[in-house]
Amino acid sequence: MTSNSGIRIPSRLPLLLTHEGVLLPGSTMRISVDTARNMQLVKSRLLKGTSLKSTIIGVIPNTRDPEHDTEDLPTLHRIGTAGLAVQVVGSNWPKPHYTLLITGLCRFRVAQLRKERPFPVGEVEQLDKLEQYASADAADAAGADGELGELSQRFYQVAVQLLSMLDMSVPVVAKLRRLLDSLPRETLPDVLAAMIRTSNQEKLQVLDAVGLEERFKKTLPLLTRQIEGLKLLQKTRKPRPDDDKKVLAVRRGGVFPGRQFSLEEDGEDEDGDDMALLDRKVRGVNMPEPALRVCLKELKRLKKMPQSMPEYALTRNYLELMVELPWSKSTTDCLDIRAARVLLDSDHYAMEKLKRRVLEYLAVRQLKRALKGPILCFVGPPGVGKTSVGRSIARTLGREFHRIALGGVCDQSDIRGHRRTYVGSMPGRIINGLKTVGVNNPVFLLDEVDKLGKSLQGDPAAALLEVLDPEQNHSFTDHYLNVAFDLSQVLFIATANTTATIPPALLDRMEVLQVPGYTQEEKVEIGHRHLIPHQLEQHGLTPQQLQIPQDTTTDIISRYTREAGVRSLERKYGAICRAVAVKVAEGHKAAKPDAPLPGPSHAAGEAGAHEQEGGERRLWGTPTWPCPLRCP
Ligand SMILES: Nc1ncnc2c1ncn2[C@@H]1O[C@H](COP(=O)(O)OP(=O)(O)OP(=O)(O)O)[C@@H](O)[C@H]1O
Repeated sequence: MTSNSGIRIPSRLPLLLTHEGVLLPGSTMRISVDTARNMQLVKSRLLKGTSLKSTIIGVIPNTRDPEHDTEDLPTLHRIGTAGLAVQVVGSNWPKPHYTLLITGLCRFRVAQLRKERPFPVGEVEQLDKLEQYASADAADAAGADGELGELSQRFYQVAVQLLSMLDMSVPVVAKLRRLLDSLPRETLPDVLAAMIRTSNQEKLQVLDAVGLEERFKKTLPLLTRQIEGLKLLQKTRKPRPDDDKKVLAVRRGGVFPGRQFSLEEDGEDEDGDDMALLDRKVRGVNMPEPALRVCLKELKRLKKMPQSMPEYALTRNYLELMVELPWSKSTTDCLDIRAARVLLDSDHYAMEKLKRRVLEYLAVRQLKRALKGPILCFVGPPGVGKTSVGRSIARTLGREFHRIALGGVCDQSDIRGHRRTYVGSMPGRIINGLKTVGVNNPVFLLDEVDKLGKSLQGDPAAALLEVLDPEQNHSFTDHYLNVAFDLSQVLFIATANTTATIPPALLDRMEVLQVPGYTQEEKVEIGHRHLIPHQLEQHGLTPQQLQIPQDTTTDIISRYTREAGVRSLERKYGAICRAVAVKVAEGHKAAKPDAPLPGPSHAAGEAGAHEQEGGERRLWGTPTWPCPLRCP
């Protein structure tokens, strides 16, 4: 299809050889120019020229491997596209180069190379007609009878199908959709081949297809391939048919028939509609009306917010916390006083007064379930079992146990949380604890209330007043949540070493139970009933592998520990177990551990009876050891 009518391109064209792709007539391409040859062409032709003619250049795909391209002119591809340089932008960074915006006009064939330096100029033969598409000549193609007519009609239909599948929000797609009917059909193969996903090799084949029939035939399979690819993509993204119904049902406040939504459904949301999932969770956790209202309001804001906004993450975290809190989840109390007595006795030796009071408390709770207070506070020296009694109470009641260490806390937001306007805000320890245990009626052990501090950030003891007051704590408001959470079901137990440093207002809200230190006999009993079996188990030993006689314990207590509680005694047992574990692991039949017993002896008068080595006393193999320990 040669041309001898319509607008003609100059018969001599400067030739721009490019590696960057194939410019097809009817499409626009950005070409970066940095080789000496091409730079010279831009400078002396495009930048210096003043006529329209001077802005037309020939663009020829450079088929030589870019890695091995040299200054010598490569063998020119026989066909190129005459293009109009619409824009030229120069830059010196990172190296001097120009960026050209070129619109393809028509095909040409290089008839003869006129000069090679500083840039090639060729005598060209125009192959496509220009600007006469709407004329009778072009209409011939569209309306042509026979094979070409059919081919062009089929091509048009496939193009319509393809454009209907593409995203209309992309400007070029929308424009092409508008112009499709008015564009001459012979231009469609070039325009569409430039637009769809094709390799440079395929584009080169389209460029080389000078005959219209051949061009239709070359481009049609490319279009069909693109349509198939799009179909496949749509199929893999296809939502499940009942999904929309589900989301709608929930958004309207209803529940999808036949099933309740639970938090465990996370994994099922294959389509990533996590907003709908969050919505479901918010409605499904049965939170009180005011909290639900706040959550729905936040959810509404979240849906309108772009994900890139910093507030998006904050709001999302807030909502995630709200749905995780145990608003209505609780465990059932098992209130059997006899069982409780047995359990307390089996867990702890002695402590009669304390155990009696705990049993009284549990008995009243059995008779009156909604018991408000009192808050028990165990006060005593370290290691007398205050914390472990708290744990036993939780076990007897069948409740979750959570310990909140208050030692050194001097910021009231530790208890009450930070307001959400604060950067890095988070809820306080009470709300965090509830989230951890996942029920609203756990046993909270407020450990070391006597060691609360005070600072410029407020008085944490003051924040605890609201938490511990049974008259107020049904509407405890954490600053982060900003809605009330009912703490009245939580059983608070506090521990302290002394009442002297507990703020009076706080002390006034608690019932103090003194836990005195143990006598030597009690310690021996505790040691043998509880501590030794526990340590043996911790170190993987059996009672047959290590037996510690009572006299030995008495000796350890009087010579190696000086304490009201039994923590040091437990540590000494631990040291013995470790030393025996080494011997057992070495396969000794009857061995005595070599490890020295850490810590000084308090019975200075009897110190001579013990070996002294490196300033440490040996427990094992001493002549005066009252009753040698037995190990295999
Ligand atoms: N009467 C007891 N019967 C059995 N074990 C006990 C008894 N008293 C203390 N223990 C044991 O002593 C260890 C220390 O107890 P715990 O941590 O409860 O002490 P505490 O009074 O809370 O100390 P602190 O004030 O330092 O926190 C635990 O392993 C505990 O089981």
